[in-house]
Amino acid sequence: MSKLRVAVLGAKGRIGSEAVRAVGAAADMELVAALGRGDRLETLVESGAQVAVELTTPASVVGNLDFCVRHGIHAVVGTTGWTDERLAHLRTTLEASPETGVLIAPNFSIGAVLTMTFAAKAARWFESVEVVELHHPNKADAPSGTATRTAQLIAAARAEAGCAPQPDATVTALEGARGADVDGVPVHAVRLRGLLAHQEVLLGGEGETLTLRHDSLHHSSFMPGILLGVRRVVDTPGLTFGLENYLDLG
Ligand SMILES: NC(=O)C1=CN([C@@H]2O[C@H](COP(=O)(O)OP(=O)(O)OC[C@H]3O[C@@H](n4cnc5c(N)ncnc54)[C@H](OP(=O)(O)O)[C@@H]3O)[C@@H](O)[C@H]2O)C=CC1
Ligand SMILES: O=C(O)C1=N[C@H](C(=O)O)C[C@H](O)C1
Repeated sequence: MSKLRVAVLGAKGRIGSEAVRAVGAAADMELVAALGRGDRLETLVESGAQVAVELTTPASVVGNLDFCVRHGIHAVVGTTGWTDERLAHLRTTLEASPETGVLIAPNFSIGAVLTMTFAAKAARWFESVEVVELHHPNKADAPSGTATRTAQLIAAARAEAGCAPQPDATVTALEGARGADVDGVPVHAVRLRGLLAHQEVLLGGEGETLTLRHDSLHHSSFMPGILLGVRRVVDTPGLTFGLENYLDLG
């Protein structure tokens, strides 16, 4: 069987360099290009890449994906910064290339995906829910893509179940003290040397709390999800948002 021809964008970055190693070590894949900032995107076409793994920055990702989709190159995207407007633009771009698949995964680690799923399941049963994400201090964006997605899933589950707004008697607060409001769910971002990527979902009800915590201790935690994404995206046209859609979680 022929190997999947894979390129990595953001190949010198923290996660991109790990992805270069993981793709290079996968028996069913061939690393055909490893691009950094300033490298020509045409290399993707010249190298015959079938899938581009996009791990750059929110400022670069949209342009990179436009190029990939226009050239029929499937994409597995970990880069953060996705707004409704950006997703609408991507969907429009994909309409002109209906065979092409794009997976955007706010988090490639299986544990983080499960945490999001469990949090969404639990959210309707508790009066209060807050999200705390904790990352290394070199991270450019806050809150994390994972925390934003977690809060959105929680909010959607609560809305569907008809939950009342969360209790919160705060009248005066220093700006930021109650975190960022993501669809009514407070999200708090910690940046601390020594950390990599961590998240807690705190749920509170009458006389009880439930804490869901996930820790990524090394960038290797994201690799099985990236490799799974590469294998599945070639047979999954259109936009898929969230690795959970590839995990058959039931
Ligand atoms: N979904 C997931 O599971 C994960 C997602 N991420 C996300 O991935 C992104 C990257 O994170 P991280 O590796 O920590 O960040 P880094 O800053 O370490 O890496 C980003 C790399 O992309 C390069 N780059 C910037 N623009 C381009 C471009 N147009 N073409 C090619 N390369 C480019 C940067 O170059 P230069 O340094 O010169 O700017 C840098 O080497 C972030 O959005 C992060 O949140 C991270 C971990 C897991
Ligand atoms: O920048 C990071 O490191 C990470 N970014 C992603 C995010 O913003 O959710 C995924 C993970 O948390 C690591």
